[in-house]
Amino acid sequence: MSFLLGLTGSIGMGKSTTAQLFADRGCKVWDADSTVHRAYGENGAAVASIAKIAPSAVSQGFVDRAKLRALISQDAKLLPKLEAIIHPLVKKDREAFIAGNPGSILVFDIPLLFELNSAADFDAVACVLSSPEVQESRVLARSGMTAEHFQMILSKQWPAEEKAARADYIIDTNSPETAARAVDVILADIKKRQKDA
Ligand SMILES: CC(C)(COP(=O)(O)OP(=O)(O)OC[C@H]1O[C@@H](n2cnc3c(N)ncnc32)[C@H](O)[C@@H]1O)[C@@H](O)C(=O)NCCC(=O)NCCS
Ligand SMILES: Nc1ncnc2c1ncn2[C@@H]1O[C@H](COP(=O)(O)OP(=O)(O)OP(=O)(O)O)[C@@H](O)[C@H]1O
Repeated sequence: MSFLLGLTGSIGMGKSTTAQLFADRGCKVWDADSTVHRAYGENGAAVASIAKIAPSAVSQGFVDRAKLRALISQDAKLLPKLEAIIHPLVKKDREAFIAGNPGSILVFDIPLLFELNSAADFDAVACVLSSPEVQESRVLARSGMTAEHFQMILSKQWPAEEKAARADYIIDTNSPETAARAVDVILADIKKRQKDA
C-alpha cells in the first residue's frame, strides 16, 4: 500500500520547492499545478472547454495563461467557471497516478487541498509555512505577477495559519535548511508509522 502525503500551503510559500526535497529523497511526486499546465497545453484536456468560456485566452490550440490571468482580474465570475472545468480533470489525473504507483510514499502538491475538502483523501497532510513578508517578496519577484493578482489569489485561499492548524506536519520554508530538516523528520515519522502498522 502506498502512503499518501498531501502537501499544501499558501501561494508562494514553497510547495514546489519542498516537493522537490521529497523527490530527492525517493518519494514520487504528483503536482496539481503541473496537471493544469498540461491540460492548458497543445491539445490539452481543458483547451476546448476553455475556448468556450474565455475564447480570447486560447490560440493555436493552447491556453495563454497570462491572458487568462488578465481576464480573471477583469471578470470575477470567470475563476469559478474555470475551476469547474479544471478541478474534475485534476482529480482524475491524481487517481490515475495513485493507481500507477503502488507501494511507495507518494507526495501530492496541491495548493487548494483544504479549500476543496480533500484532506480525508490522504494518510497525512503537510503544510509549508513562511512568514507573510517572505511570501510576498517571493511571489512579487515572479515575472508577470502583480500586487493585485497576488491579493486576489490570497483572497481565494484559506489563511496560511488556518491551513497549518489543520495539517499533521508543518514545514518551515523560511530557509532551505529549515525545510530540509522538516522533510527529513516527516519521512522518518512516516517510515515509523509504516513499520508500526
Ligand atoms: C489563474 C491562472 C490562470 C494563473 O496561472 P499562473 O501560471 O499565473 O499561476 P499557477 O497556475 O502556476 O498558480 C500559482 C498559484 O496560484 C494559486 N492558485 C491558482 N489557482 C487558484 C485558484 N483557483 N484559487 C486559489 N488559488 C489559486 C495556487 O497557489 C497556485 O499554486 C491559473 O492558476 C489557473 O488557471 N487557475 C485555475 C485552476 C486552478 O484552480 N488551479 C489550482 C490548482 S488545481
Ligand atoms: N525553504 C525555502 N528556502 C528558501 N527559498 C524558498 C524555500 N522554499 C521556496 N523558496 C522560494 O520561494 C519561491 C516560491 O516557492 P515555490 O514555487 O516552491 O512555492 P509554491 O508554494 O509552489 O508556489 P505556488 O503556490 O505559486 O505554486 C521560489 O522562488 C523558491 O525558490
